[in-house]
Amino acid sequence: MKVHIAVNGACGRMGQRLVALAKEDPDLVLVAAVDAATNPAQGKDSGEVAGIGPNGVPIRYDLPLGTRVDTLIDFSAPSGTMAVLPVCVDRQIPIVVATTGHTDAQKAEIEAAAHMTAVLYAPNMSLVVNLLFKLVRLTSEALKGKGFDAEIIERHHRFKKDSPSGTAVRFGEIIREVQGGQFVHGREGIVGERKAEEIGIHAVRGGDNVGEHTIVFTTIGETLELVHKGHNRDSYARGALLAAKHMANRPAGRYTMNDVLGL
Ligand SMILES: NC(=O)C1=CN([C@@H]2O[C@H](COP(=O)(O)OP(=O)(O)OC[C@H]3O[C@@H](n4cnc5c(N)ncnc54)[C@H](OP(=O)(O)O)[C@@H]3O)[C@@H](O)[C@H]2O)C=CC1
Ligand SMILES: O=C(O)C1=N[C@H](C(=O)O)C[C@H](O)C1
Repeated sequence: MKVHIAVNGACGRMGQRLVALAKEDPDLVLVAAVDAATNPAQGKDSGEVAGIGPNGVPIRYDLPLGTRVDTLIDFSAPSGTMAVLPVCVDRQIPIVVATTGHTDAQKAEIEAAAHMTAVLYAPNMSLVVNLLFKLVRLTSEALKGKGFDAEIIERHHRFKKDSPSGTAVRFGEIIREVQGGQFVHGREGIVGERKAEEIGIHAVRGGDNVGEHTIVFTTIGETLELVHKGHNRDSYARGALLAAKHMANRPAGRYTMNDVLGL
């Protein structure tokens, strides 16, 4: 049986790729394409918006009542997640939250929703980025207490609204979970010598970069860099569609991309 998906943020860069790739997948059917009420594409065909020709699913600002939705995928904005989350809870719809940039309070609400419906919340849907999360944990463990400084550099397109990226924050959290320490976001002025416990996070913005993350472990005499470079957005979109299939019909709970990807 096909998995019925809804996309929140359907007019965005990611939403358009989800609409396009879902159409190519024989196991999926797009049943709702949601975007901000203020988006100028409201009412237009979501396939037309995505540049794949009409698919008969109009852009709307809410989830249609009476339509079966097996999983909702959210690539929108923090306000978009918070608008759709209670609807998914009320209707017991599993939700894949791929949006980044939530406040701590919003993150807590998303986590709490997992007591009431199935929630997968991940800053990066790419298979190899999720593998890299594991490699960074392994490296942090191996180098703990051996005098290495950890710094994270992320690069993204000029249109990205949140900073640093959710993925960079997750890399930092992994290092901090293993080694302890505190985040330092960029440096300016006479900041003094670097403290051993600092975990530097640096955001570069420009052009059309779809996402690069470099995790630097450096000491006196040598440096190790772990690097991921996205070439286009489809690795994120394909991961999210896999997640949607994995989440359909799941009971309430907190799910991860490791569950989806078998990592
Ligand atoms: N987890 C992952 O693997 C990835 C996560 N992301 C994250 O996904 C999010 C979207 O990225 P991207 O597609 O590049 O961004 P875009 O800005 O291109 O798209 C976001 C879309 O969401 C819409 N939107 C804004 N507010 C709402 C709302 N309240 N309800 C519904 N829709 C809303 C926007 O409409 P409007 O333009 O009218 O405001 C826009 O169409 C970002 O947080 C990004 O960091 C991105 C790539 C990978
Ligand atoms: O906004 C983006 O483009 C991306 N956002 C995500 C993040 O903030 O980590 C994931 C990916 O890097 C692309």
